[in-house]
Amino acid sequence: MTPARDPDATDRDATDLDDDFGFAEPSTDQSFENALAKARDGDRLSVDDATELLATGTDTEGIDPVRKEAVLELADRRRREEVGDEVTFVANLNNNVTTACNTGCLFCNFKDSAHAFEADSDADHAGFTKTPAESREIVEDALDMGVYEVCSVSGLHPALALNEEHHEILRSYDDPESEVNYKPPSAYATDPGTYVDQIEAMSVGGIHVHSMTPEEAYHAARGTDWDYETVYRELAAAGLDSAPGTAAEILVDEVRDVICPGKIRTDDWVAAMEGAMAAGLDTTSTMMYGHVETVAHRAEHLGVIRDLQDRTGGITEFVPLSFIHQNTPLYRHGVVDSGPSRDEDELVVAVARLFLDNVDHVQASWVKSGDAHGLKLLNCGADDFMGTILSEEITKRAGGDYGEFRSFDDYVDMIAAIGRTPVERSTDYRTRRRIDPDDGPHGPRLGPRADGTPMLPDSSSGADPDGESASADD
Ligand SMILES: C[S@@+](CC[C@H](N)C(=O)[O-])C[C@H]1O[C@@H](n2cnc3c(N)ncnc32)[C@H](O)[C@@H]1O
Ligand SMILES: Nc1c(NC[C@H](O)[C@H](O)[C@H](O)CO)[nH]c(=O)[nH]c1=O
Ligand SMILES: N[C@@H](Cc1ccc(O)cc1)C(=O)O
Ligand code: SF4
Repeated sequence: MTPARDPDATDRDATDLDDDFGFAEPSTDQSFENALAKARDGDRLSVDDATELLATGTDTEGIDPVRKEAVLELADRRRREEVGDEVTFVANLNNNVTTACNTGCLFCNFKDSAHAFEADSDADHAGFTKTPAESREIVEDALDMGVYEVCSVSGLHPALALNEEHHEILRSYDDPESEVNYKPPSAYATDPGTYVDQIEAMSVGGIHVHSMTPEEAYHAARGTDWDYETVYRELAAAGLDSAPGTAAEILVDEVRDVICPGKIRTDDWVAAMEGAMAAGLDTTSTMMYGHVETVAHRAEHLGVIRDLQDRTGGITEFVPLSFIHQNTPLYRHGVVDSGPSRDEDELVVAVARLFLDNVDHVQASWVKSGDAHGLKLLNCGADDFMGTILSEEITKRAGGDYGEFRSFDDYVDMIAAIGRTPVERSTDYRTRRRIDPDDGPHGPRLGPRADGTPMLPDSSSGADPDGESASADD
């Protein structure tokens, strides 16, 4: 077995590292039992309730296994009442446009210093930048395989601008590099085009384009007075269909100050999400947890998402992102000694299900957790199992080792094995197709060019041609 994380990490409690950052020790006026009773009665939970459930009581050290099971059981029951026994997944691909980024987030090993991408640089790097034409070709190939969605998140390449007008504005600064993180495309070996060019290139053949995180939207507006709605409207006109709610990390500024001081703050992230929804786009929501934060920070983060959803209603799902630590600056510099334990993964999914009473879907991730633990998370409150993705760079570069592709047959076998119903979904969950496990072999049918033929990853896509190999033993 090639574990994606240190098996010894299972005993770690998220509160172990509190003192290092001056974060307050989690404690509330609420009791675990009372919070559990509220969850059982279906009452709306407070942030303090969520803190107690995530900690299995702030009055005791570590995670109490009996209390944990009580939380998971309630969440599993709530999932069944709210969304039934279906487990959804989407036929999608990831297309990261560039790994060039100078933002310097300490949890991220996806990015490469943008200087290495300059035309006159002889620095070695393992990164890439794709032209719009290359992005289109990758999406076209995936469409032919039956794919429905392209999920595209990228580094904040200094030459990326929203459109030509944005290039002009950025060029007009006295010192564009230091004032607005801008260098012209001519400085680089490969020109990524503009954000509008990339979205137009990927918006082909009726595919659903899921792209432009709040951080990318900030980059697409830097140095201008454009608001987020204006930026997202321009992108929607170019073919953008929905926006990923990554860049959320932990939506508490004292945590962002430690792990991503170069990123937008919580208020700005919320403003970007509101801008996307005002422009008519659906969004997803995420939380990347298990690094320096406490359970109280996780609870506060869930509060930010629930408030946002109360105001907008445009969040289709919550995607917990379990921190993958091995190759990251946070781990290499000794700031953390692991990612979250499996107990913590289970509690995050369960408390998300119980607390986020206005978000229908909670995702389990085989990329982050592997197949076996991903299936376990589907019994802790989750009802979605991601997508076929074909290639994965973010988790892989951070040290994750659970592969980059799952076929429809893999999905059907896994979901049927836990007694649930496999369902192919659209990105927005509005279109679904129940799959009969006995009627294989299985392939996508919702994609614009899908005819039910089983998907095989193209070896040139960078995907593991034998997606099972990475997970066969987990
Ligand atoms: C790599 S960024 C790419 C998009 C864009 N640069 C941004 O930050 O929004 C996308 C997301 O990947 C997630 N991510 C990055 N490194 C990770 C890691 N080591 N473990 C888990 N998730 C990670 C973070 O939540 C991050 O917001
Ligand atoms: N959880 C991860 C995802 N999830 C994205 C989904 O596959 C899909 O794009 C979304 O549900 C919208 O339909 N993607 C990754 O690349 N890595 C993950 O860990
Ligand atoms: N989960 C995000 C997309 C995403 C998540 C994690 C990643 O590492 C990359 C992309 C979404 O569905 O909106
Ligand atoms: S998370 Fe995004 S913004 Fe931060 S360093 Fe990685 S690619 Fe850049």
